[in-house]
Amino acid sequence: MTIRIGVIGTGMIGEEHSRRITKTLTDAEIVAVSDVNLDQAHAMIDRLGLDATVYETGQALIEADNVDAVLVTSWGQTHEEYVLAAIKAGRYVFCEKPLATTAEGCQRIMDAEMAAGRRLVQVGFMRRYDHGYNLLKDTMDAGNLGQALMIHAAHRNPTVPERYVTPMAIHDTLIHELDTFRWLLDDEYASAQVAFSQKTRHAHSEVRDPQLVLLETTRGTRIDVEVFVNCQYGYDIQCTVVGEEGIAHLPEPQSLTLRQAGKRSNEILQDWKKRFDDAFNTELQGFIHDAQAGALKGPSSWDGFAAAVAGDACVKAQESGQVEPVSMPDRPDFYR
Ligand SMILES: NC(=O)c1ccc[n+]([C@@H]2O[C@H](COP(=O)([O-])OP(=O)(O)OC[C@H]3O[C@@H](n4cnc5c(N)ncnc54)[C@H](O)[C@@H]3O)[C@@H](O)[C@H]2O)c1
Ligand SMILES: O[C@H]1[C@H](O)[C@@H](O)[C@H](O)[C@@H](O)[C@H]1O
Repeated sequence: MTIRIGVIGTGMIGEEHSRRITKTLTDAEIVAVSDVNLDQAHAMIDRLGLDATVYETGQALIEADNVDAVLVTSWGQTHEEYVLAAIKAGRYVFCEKPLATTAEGCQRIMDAEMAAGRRLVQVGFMRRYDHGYNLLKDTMDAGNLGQALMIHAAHRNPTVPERYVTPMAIHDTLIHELDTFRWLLDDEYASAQVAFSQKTRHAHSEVRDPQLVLLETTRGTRIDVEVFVNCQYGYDIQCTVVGEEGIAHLPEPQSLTLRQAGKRSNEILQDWKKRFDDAFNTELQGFIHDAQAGALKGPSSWDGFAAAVAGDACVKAQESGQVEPVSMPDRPDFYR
């Protein structure tokens, strides 16, 4: 059975995912789209040549009879209401990160999903499907590095839009690392601290940038992440795991080495699209096949919640300048 998908939010990633579902992946089609900016929804349909209905509201799209699954790719603060509505309507839902911008919001989603009695939600934590991160995970799981003592990481974007404000450095950007490191380490966070450097002149007035996030896990692994969202030069994701028996670096994206005019150079990517293209394909194809089979297996609402609990502590730490505890409740049996 082809999974009929409705897309809420036809901006950058809404269009990227719609394109990959239409042109690259199998077993799904886009039948419905919606965006607060209706012109944008129509423009996307035209660009991709889709045979899909444009709905004036996300709610109407979710309730449409011919929609089996919903893709939520609108702005982060709007995700919760759409995911809750999709659960209520019994639709599978793939929600881009963050699941909700606070742990409280994620808790409401888990409560609704548990009440529905089956897993309906997958969160777009695509780094779990990235080849390089899987190489890191495999070597750590095989015990090749011994105990993981520290992780040094950096998350750099060339620029961010005007609507990007300081807490988004956590729930829009760092949220990737918050999920990735608990997955890599199979551990949860115990505390978080944030320190700001001198502000870059390239950041607009509502965002303090760059910043350093220091996390500690329950087993005592220390993690530092530089979040720098106006670095200008490119989209650059770095990760080094320091273990008792060795050190492993996340591979750089493959690129041509050019020797020319007295210089040796490699291109640096400018955004997330190419950097994680393969990972996006694998995660979404998995979602489609799992929805067909009636059993979702990808990152769950619990994973969205766990990242948000740590995210809340980081946002608090941005304001307080103190070390903030992260306290994770027990995982409900439903999510084991
Ligand atoms: N996994 C990743 O690496 C990745 C990459 C990019 C974006 N994202 C996530 O995807 C989401 C969208 O990001 P984007 O970069 O495409 O942003 P964008 O601004 O390009 O697109 C968002 C779209 O949502 C629409 N929108 C806003 N509020 C809405 C509402 N209430 N109802 C319906 N539509 C609404 C906007 O009009 C816009 O067209 C964000 O949550 C972002 O964090 C994830
Ligand atoms: O929505 C985007 C996306 O998730 C990117 O992967 C991240 O680097 C950006 O900081 C974020 O704004």
